[in-house]
Amino acid sequence: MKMNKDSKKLLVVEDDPGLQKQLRWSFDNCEVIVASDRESALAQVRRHEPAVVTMDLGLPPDPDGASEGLATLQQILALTPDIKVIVLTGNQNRANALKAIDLGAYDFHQKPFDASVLNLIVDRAFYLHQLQRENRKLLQSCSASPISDFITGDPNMIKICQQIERVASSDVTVTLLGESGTGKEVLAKALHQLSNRKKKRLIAVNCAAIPETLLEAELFGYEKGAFTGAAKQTPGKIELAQEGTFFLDEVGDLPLSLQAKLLRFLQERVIERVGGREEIPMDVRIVCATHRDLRAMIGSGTFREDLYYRLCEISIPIPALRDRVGDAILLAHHFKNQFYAKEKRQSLNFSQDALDAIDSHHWPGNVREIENCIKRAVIMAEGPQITAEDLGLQPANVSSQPATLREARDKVECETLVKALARVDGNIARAAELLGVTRPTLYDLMNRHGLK
Ligand SMILES: Nc1ncnc2c1ncn2[C@@H]1O[C@H](COP(=O)(O)OP(=O)(O)OP(=O)(O)O)[C@@H](O)[C@H]1O
Repeated sequence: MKMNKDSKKLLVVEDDPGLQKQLRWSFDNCEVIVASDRESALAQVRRHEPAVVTMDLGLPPDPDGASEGLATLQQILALTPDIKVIVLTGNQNRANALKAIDLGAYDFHQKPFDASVLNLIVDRAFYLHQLQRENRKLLQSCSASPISDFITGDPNMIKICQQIERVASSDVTVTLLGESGTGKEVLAKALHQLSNRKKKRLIAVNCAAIPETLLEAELFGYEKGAFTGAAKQTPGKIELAQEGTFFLDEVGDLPLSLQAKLLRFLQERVIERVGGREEIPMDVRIVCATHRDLRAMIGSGTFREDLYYRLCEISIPIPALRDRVGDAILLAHHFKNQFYAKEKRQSLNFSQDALDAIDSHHWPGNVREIENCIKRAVIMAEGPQITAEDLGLQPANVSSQPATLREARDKVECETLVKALARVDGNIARAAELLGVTRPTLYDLMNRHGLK
């Protein structure tokens, strides 16, 4: 990764004019900006947004201590959490150097400084900063989800989000099928938000959370005196969703007795309150969700087939998190950023073993599990890094860090050669033909991959 001098801005925070000059001369491959106290350092950070800072901890008014330096460090990091600060300390000052690292400094170097070593450290810091920036760009472009608060980069899931976008504006009944914690509720809300009904209400009822005896009154409402305790006329949840969207969550848990009543409502678009005679015409859009296998339930006689077809005018299967490529890490970054902003922590990143562990974990609880796991880790992590241990996850056996593109290509190339050679029983001319290369090229390739 080559960067030109102009793109490498280094801020030198140093109060001694002699050292300032010396440091300026030491870095001839970057643009050096200087500051001699906290105030000017912060002003320069705001103005130039340098990627790397070298900083003397002994700044005025505390040139012999480290209090001013550490305070400056904290403010710089609060302003730009990604900045790489290298702390310069006196020989006796190891404790303060470690304190600085604990606060989020990138590295430290002892005075009197060694220009060539310091240059190496600074270069590495620029490199890391650049990598992190590119990584973030990549993450942003990966998250191509058309539904703004639904994070995904998985091509299959993106297609599903696009389907949801498309059906949102129509009035068809949509049923979202998927494991618990896959985001069905988020998607149901998106269906409402993206529809023409968004100015009206979205009312949700979770069939699994309400006892069977109360569910009918909850859904359809009741008249005064309909049953003991029915003190006044009360509209049901469906009625409250008039002109809006009604979300029936865990519809697979709806008891058979109510399935008939729901079917009637879906067919005739009227409701009758419990104990009432009046038919109330309804204009609502219905969205359902369930983690149950409704077809299997039809087979076992616990779900009505006619209701199934009414509900699943369009059914959308939502894949489990483990089936979405790359999403676990994308979501981990998303939740980490969300929670760490709330916790007001300085700077917090995942260690390599944490990323490997996230990638290889099975996530049986899907997005909800990852959300809780990251929330806990942000609170538990002691330093500027979240480790696999903070996540409470098993470290991965093998690093799942992506191979370079070259490694990936090499692997596929080698496998293709082996397969082609096997298919033609080692006949070079025919293998070359099959692979669409000349014989000399094939020999070269075989040599490169050590194939005989
Ligand atoms: N792709 C996503 N991006 C960001 N947050 C998500 C995503 N998917 C789910 N979440 C969050 O994960 C949690 C669980 O999602 P949600 O409640 O929508 O799942 P569900 O499928 O309805 O689960 P259940 O069937 O158990 O009710 C919520 O806090 C939700 O905000």
